[in-house]
Parts: sequence; structure tokens; C-alpha cells
Amino acid sequence: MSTSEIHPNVKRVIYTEKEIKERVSELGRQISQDYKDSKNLVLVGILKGSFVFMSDLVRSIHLPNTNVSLEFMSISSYGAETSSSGVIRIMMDLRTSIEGKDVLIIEDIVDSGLTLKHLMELLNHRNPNSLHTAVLLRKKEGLKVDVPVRYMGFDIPMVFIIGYGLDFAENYRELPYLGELKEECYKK
Ligand SMILES: O=P(O)(O)OC[C@H]1O[C@H](OP(=O)(O)OP(=O)(O)O)[C@H](O)[C@@H]1O
Ligand code: HPA
Ligand SMILES: [Mg+2]
Repeated sequence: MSTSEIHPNVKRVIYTEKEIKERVSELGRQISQDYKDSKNLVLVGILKGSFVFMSDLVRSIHLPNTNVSLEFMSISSYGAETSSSGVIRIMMDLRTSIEGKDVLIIEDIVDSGLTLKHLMELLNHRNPNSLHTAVLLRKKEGLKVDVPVRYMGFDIPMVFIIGYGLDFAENYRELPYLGELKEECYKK
């Protein structure tokens, strides 16, 4: 990628399209292996951030003997800030029951861990057969709560990331790579 193709508000590219593609394919292979005996696998994408990761990940999953279905939930905690409000709002819930099914939550990023922790508690109460998580990015130093991530793309430093579905104040989701947002874009 030439520098001219990088968005002017991106300080540096953290992972290129190619690096993301390779890692996501690996995760898909692992998931396909682990769920090969599952009857029903429900992939639950958390909107909006996970939509790009989810669309690439599902196409790397090959489970010919499993009913694989997709569901979405919409959750919001960040608004136009760069740190979690800690208040998680469910804007859209699942449309079907997950009782007795294997459920895999698909998230773009775990930062404080508050969103995923809250979600796992919520979905566990609905009696799935199993409940696990696939997360593209994790900021290990940002974690405020312990939350289990079964399939993890990359551990990243404490910088604000945009692109590949991740936003700042709803912008930059369309960038095909993962980049660090320039500090001057959010520090006043
Ligand atoms: O670990 P946490 O500190 O809770 O942060 C992670 C959550 O924050 C982001 O969602 P956001 O509220 O920005 O909604 P979005 O996916 O629509 O951008 C991200 O997509 C995760 O869901
Ligand atoms: O670094 C981030 N970028 C975008 N969204 C986020 N939500 C939590 N952390 C981040
Ligand atoms: Mg966001």
C-alpha cells in the first residue's frame, strides 16, 4: 500500500489487509476444527464494529455437518468518546432462541472488556449448549474485567484503532486496514 492511499488521520497502519486476511483464515480453520461435531452453531455478531470481521470470518468457516446460522445484536457504549462509558445499551436483540445451541460471539475489539463481559452474562442466562468468543483485537493493558477470549486475532497496544469495521465517532469503518488514529483527531 502506498502512503498516499493511507487516510490522512491515520498515524500508522497496525495490520495490513493481507495480514488481517491471513489471521482471520487461521481463526476460521480453528473454529471449523473445534465445532465439527456441533449440530447448531449460532454466530452472534455485535454491531456495528464486528460487521467486517464477521463477514470475512464466516467465509473461512467450513462446517458441512453443522447448521450454521448468523444473528446480530447491536450494543453501544462508546458514543463519540475513546473510552468506554461502562454503560452498555442494547439497541437490538437476537431474533431467535439460542437455547441448546452452540453460540460464538463475534466482536471486533475487547478494550476494557465491559461490553463482552456483560454480553456473556446476558447470553448465558438463555441456556445455550456452549458460549464462546471470537475477537479480532484485544488491548490486554486496557482490561478492567477478566473476560475469556477463545479465538483471538491480535493483541494490540493501548492506542485508538480505526478501520476494518472499527470507528471513531462513526467514521473510518470503511478503511480496509487497521490503523492508529492520530491523537490530534480526538485530544482537545
Ligand atoms: O471492551 P470495551 O471497552 O467494552 O470496548 C469494546 C466495545 O466497544 C466498541 O463498541 P462501540 O460501543 O464503539 O459500538 P460500535 O461497535 O457500534 O462501534 C467495540 O465494538 C466493542 O463492542
Ligand atoms: O481502539 C478502539 N477503536 C475503536 N473502537 C473501540 N472500542 C474500544 N476500543 C476501541
Ligand atoms: Mg465504536
